[in-house]
Amino acid sequence: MTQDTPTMTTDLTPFEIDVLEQPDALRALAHAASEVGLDELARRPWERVILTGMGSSHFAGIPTWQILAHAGTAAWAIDAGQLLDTPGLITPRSLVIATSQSGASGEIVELIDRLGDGRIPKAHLVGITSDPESPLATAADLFLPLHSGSEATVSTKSYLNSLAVHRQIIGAFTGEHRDIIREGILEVADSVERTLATTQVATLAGQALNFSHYRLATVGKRDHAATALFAGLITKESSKVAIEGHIGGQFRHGPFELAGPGLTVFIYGAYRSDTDLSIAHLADDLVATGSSVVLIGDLRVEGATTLGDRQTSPLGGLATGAVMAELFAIELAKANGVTPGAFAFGSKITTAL
Ligand SMILES: N[C@@H]1[C@@H](O)[C@H](O)[C@@H](COP(=O)(O)O)O[C@@H]1O
Repeated sequence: MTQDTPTMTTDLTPFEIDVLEQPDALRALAHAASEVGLDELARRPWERVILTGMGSSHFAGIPTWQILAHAGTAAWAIDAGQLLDTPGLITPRSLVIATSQSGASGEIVELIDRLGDGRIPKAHLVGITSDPESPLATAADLFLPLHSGSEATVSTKSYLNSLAVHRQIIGAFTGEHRDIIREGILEVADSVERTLATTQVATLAGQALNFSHYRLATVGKRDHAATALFAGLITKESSKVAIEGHIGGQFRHGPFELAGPGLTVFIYGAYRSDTDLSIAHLADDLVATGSSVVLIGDLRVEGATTLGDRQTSPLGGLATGAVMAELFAIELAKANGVTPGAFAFGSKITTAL
C-alpha cells in the first residue's frame, strides 16, 4: 500500500476496510500466476458463450458479453436464475462462464447439479470464484481464482477482481499479450488507490437524502451498465436506501417520471470523449427538471456535479466508477443512520432459491 492510502482505524467498519483493500487485491491478482488453459479455451470454436452469475458477480461479466458479441461471437449475459429457467440455451458445445465470489450461491449450485446429472447438457464450465474449495471451483473444467481474499459483507474486492479476471478473459479471446493485461491491472490498482485517497462524497450523499420524498437512481450505458447495476445493488445492501440501477435508455422509459426536486441520478461512464451524446442529453434534461445529477467521469454539464477523471482504460473506468459507487454507498449509509455494509436480513452467501 502506498502513502496515499487513508490510514485504517478501528472506527472503520469491515465493509470500509474491504473497500480500502481493493488496490492490494487487484495487485495480488495481477501478480498471481496466469491460469494455463484460458488461451487455448478461447481459441476453440464455441457454439455459444454464456456469461452467468448472480448479483454483482453477474454484472461483472456484462462488459465481456458486449465485447464478445461485438466481435461476432454468439454470446449471452444472463443471470443464473434465468438460465435455470431457460436451460435450452445451453448446448453441448457451449462455454458457460460463471462468476461467483463464494462459488456457492444457490443458483450456481443448482446449475452445477443440473449440468452434472444431465438435466442440462454437459457444456464446458469456467468458474470464477475466490474459494478454491467451493462447489463452483471444484465443478469447473477451468477454475479462475479471484485472489480477492476474504470479504466481510457486500461485494467490493471481489467485484473489482471479477472485472479484472474478465479483462483477462477478454484478452484471451482477443489475443492480447498477458504482460500488457497485467500492466493494465496494476495501473488500475494505482488509480483506484488515488480515487480512494481523494474522493469526498459525504456532502453529496447528505444532500441526496435531504428531501422528505427523496428518490435515487443510477444510469450507465454500454460497459458502464455494469457499474450502474452494481451501484444500484450495493447501495441498497450497504445503506438501506431505495435506489434503482438502469441501463442507458431504460431511464427515459418510465423512471423519468420521478424527475424533479428530490431526485438524484448518478450517471456512470460520463466522458467528454464519448461521441454518443445521449448521456449528456439525459443530464441536461434532468437538470432542467430540477433533479440533481452527479456525473462520474469528466463530462461537464451546466447544473450537474462532475466527479472523477477521463477514462484511461475500459477497466480503469469500470473500477474507479465502482469505487465511487462504494464511497457513495458508505456515505449514504451514514446519512441514513445505518452501519455501512451491515446486512439486516440477508447474509454474505444467498443459498435459498
Ligand atoms: N447479497 C449477495 C450479493 O451481494 C452478491 O452479489 C450475490 C452473488 O454472490 P456470489 O458472487 O457469491 O455468487 O449474492 C448475494 O445475493
